[in-house]
Amino acid sequence: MQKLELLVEKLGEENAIQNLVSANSLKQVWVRHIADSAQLLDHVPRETPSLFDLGSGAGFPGLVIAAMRPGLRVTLVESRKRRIDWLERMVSELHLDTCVVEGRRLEAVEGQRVGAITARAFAPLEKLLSLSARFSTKDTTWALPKGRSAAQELRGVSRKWQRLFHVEQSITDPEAAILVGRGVPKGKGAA
Ligand SMILES: C[S@@+](CC[C@H](N)C(=O)[O-])C[C@H]1O[C@@H](n2cnc3c(N)ncnc32)[C@H](O)[C@@H]1O
Repeated sequence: MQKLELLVEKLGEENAIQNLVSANSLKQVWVRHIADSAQLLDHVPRETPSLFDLGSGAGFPGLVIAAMRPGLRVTLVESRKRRIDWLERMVSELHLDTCVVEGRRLEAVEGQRVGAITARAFAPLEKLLSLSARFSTKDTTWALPKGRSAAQELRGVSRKWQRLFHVEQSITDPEAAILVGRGVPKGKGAA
């Protein structure tokens, strides 16, 4: 909780310098950003060794996940310089010892097997899956908050991907949902 409180305090300060989150959402920061991120952990098995958060931006959900599950190796993938600097500062100030920042485009990140993948407001589902399939194996868990468009986006991808996912209700927004999945279609990714 101390780490999350510090994150909230620092986010308020940094948002006056760079536009990390909307000013409106900052008024309800605990629900809109902290709890919204934390709820993803309900879908990530305890024994998961590593997690990639794609397009971490202000650090959601990645920083919250790293603060709440010490021991999980969390990689925050972010391409924008000022956001990379912010994320690196937070990793250091919150003492997130098993969290690292990959400060580059996801397309340039070296292929590797990842236990779980999260991404909030990163890319449309089809693009997200095609960019990140190479990090997944049959054991990879996906937890993708997708707002109101979740079910519709899932219907828009090929059946081989649809089969891996189901829709979970968000606990922070009655109109939002999370796409939760496991695995990777045969012939794709590292598996
Ligand atoms: C809309 S923001 C969402 C940030 C955060 N996940 C959140 O929900 O608050 C999307 C972020 O993804 C980053 N991004 C977009 N495309 C990327 C790519 N190909 N590789 C790495 N980061 C990317 C952007 O720089 C931006 O910070």
